[in-house]
Amino acid sequence: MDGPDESNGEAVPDGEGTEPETALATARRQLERAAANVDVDAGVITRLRHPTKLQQVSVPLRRDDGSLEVFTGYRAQHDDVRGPYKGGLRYHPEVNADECIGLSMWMTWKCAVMDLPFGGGKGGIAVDPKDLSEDERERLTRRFAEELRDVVGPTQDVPAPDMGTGPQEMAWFMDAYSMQEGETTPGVVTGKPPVIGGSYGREEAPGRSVAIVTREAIDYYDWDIEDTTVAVQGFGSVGANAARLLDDWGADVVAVSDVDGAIYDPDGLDTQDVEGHDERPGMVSGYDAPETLSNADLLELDVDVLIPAAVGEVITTDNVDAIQADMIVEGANGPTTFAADTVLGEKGVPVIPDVLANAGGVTVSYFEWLQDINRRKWSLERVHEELEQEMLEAWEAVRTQVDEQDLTWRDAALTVALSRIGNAKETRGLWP
Ligand SMILES: NC(=O)C1=CN([C@@H]2O[C@H](COP(=O)(O)OP(=O)(O)OC[C@H]3O[C@@H](n4cnc5c(N)ncnc54)[C@H](OP(=O)(O)O)[C@@H]3O)[C@@H](O)[C@H]2O)C=CC1
Ligand SMILES: O=C(O)CCC(=O)C(=O)O
Repeated sequence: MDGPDESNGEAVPDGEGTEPETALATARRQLERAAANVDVDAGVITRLRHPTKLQQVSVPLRRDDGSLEVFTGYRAQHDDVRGPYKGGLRYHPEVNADECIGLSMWMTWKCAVMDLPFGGGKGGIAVDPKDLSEDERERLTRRFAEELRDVVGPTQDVPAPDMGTGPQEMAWFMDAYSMQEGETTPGVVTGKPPVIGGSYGREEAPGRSVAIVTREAIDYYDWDIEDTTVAVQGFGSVGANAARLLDDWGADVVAVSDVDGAIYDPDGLDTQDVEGHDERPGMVSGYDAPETLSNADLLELDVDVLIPAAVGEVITTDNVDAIQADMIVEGANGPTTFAADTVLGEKGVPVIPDVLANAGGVTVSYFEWLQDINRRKWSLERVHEELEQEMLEAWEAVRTQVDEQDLTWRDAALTVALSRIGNAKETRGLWP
């Protein structure tokens, strides 16, 4: 069904202090703040507060014990003026319509910051994948693909992995969609295993871009990476890859975490030795490290760079005053609420936003989509080179706005995105 009024409408209040710190509320307030810096028609900004479409589906699952359970799935399609909707599918108990809409708005900005020919989408199922067997995950994913068949497609909406999903889910999704279409359609999703049209380097790409952007920011502020301490919350696709690359490049990664807690070594952890979420979920907190901490304590460590790379809304008004990091690089989507972001801005703590920092994922997804529709395969070296190039170009576009307009990194990134989106709408003549 199409979206309920409370999601497509104005249910999110704008009043200071009374607003829930949800992904949608945060995305809308970020949009309004950034809109003041760009010469874009006010009607376009009003339109961008809402998704084009919200699909909600029931996903029945026959459990291994024979019982039937029905889960709720969503796909929010925010804006496609620059190209097909693009964005991940998340399996997490807290997935809901508003979260998907907020995340899909960030995908629109992310694709525009990277100048990719895509718009923004996001979806998922409200389920804890750890409660499912592999067979159950396969049946759930195949059924989800069947339910979404009319709204996805290589030129319409191209899903990808997000939290709780990975290459295997994308493989099942692609297979189920292809069976319905009667032809193998690798371009319907990205983040697949390379053997069926996935791109080399996609899995580590968001973590790689987090590391590249952190390296550029360290350079921008005239720090030395060899003297930089880093704490990373979440050790999955994004967190583990970012931590290991920064470790390789000389930084001291002193703390990493999984859902159960953090490990800490003030002299720097050997991040290659710590098993990540994909290798063995839940193993980080079981690692033999000098000290253990809670996830809350990790966020408040006195480090140079804090990289929240797990769930959203972890830096809030409740803990922002206790944050000691000199810089925050957002590996997760939406880890900082609007109110906390404002406090950090007032304190002069740079926050390198998600829509730039973790954009390596969707950028290599774009490379994968190009490889699929052209039936070509790129080498890992080529993927790394082109990703580095794309990240440096996006960094430069955002940095220019920071320096020329004296903006925060987030406002600068959104300014770049909104001018490109506004321009595209004006040029196409698609007025709201
Ligand atoms: N995958 C992708 O392509 C991209 C993902 N992102 C964003 O990055 C973030 C992480 O995604 P991804 O790395 O894919 O996810 P994964 O599922 O691969 O890993 C998530 C990690 O976070 C930990 N975690 C889960 N819940 C919590 C919690 N409440 N507190 C602390 N740690 C927790 C998990 O621990 P455990 O192992 O114990 O479960 C795991 O280490 C999300 O915000 C996602 O939207 C952004 C761009 C691209
Ligand atoms: O690779 C993609 O298409 C999207 C990845 C994603 O969901 C994200 O960047 O948040």
